[in-house]
Amino acid sequence: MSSSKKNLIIDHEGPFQGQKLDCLFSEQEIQARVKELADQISHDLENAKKPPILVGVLNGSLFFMADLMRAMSIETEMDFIKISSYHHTSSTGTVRLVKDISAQITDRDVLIVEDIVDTGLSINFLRNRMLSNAPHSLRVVTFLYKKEVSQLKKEPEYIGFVIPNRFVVGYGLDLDQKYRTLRDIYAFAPDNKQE
Ligand SMILES: O=P(O)(O)OC[C@H]1O[C@H](OP(=O)(O)OP(=O)(O)O)[C@H](O)[C@@H]1O
Ligand SMILES: Nc1nc2[nH]cnc2c(=O)[nH]1
Repeated sequence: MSSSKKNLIIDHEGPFQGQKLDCLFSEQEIQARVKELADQISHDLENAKKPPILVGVLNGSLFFMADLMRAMSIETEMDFIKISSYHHTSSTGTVRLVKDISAQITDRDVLIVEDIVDTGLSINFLRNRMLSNAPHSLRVVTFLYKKEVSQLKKEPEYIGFVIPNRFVVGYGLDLDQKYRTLRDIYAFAPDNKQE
């Protein structure tokens, strides 16, 4: 564990107040892994006929998307889709489309950019939705992957880190819209999910 790793204590009022979270990944570790992913994806997509379209999944992927795109060595275009399925720390089991992409993705190389795959419901939904528009290729990159709990129909092509089944915040990930701007990633104690 690097010396820059700290704990985080939840300070806002509510059911989680006072809880101590562990730092899972420091800013340095995050940025190093983003660069590795960017190099690998740039290499895999370097022969694309047109610039690949990166589709960021709002809100959580905002910082990962920005860091990844800027670290890539090939030209890319960006678009965003917004879905929602979480209440506090639990999936409702239903993915709701809040804002669709505006790009035409037919015959284009598309990369869905996610901050986290947990149950996998969001990515299952997004893959189906994108494939219905016949892209030339469709890939998924997720920065975090709760492999042991996900019910993905198809594994993400690119994974930042496989993590245990603990609720995490920071680097875009929120708890009731808070903590997204933290530069490190923090995890609740195991089995600490609450409705
Ligand atoms: O694999 P799943 O269980 O579907 O979870 C993953 C999704 O959950 C989060 O989104 P959320 O609905 O919390 O919205 P947000 O990105 O705006 O925080 C995250 O950004 C993923 O899109
Ligand atoms: N903030 C946050 N959002 C999620 N969405 C799905 N899993 C998670 C998680 O562990 N943390």
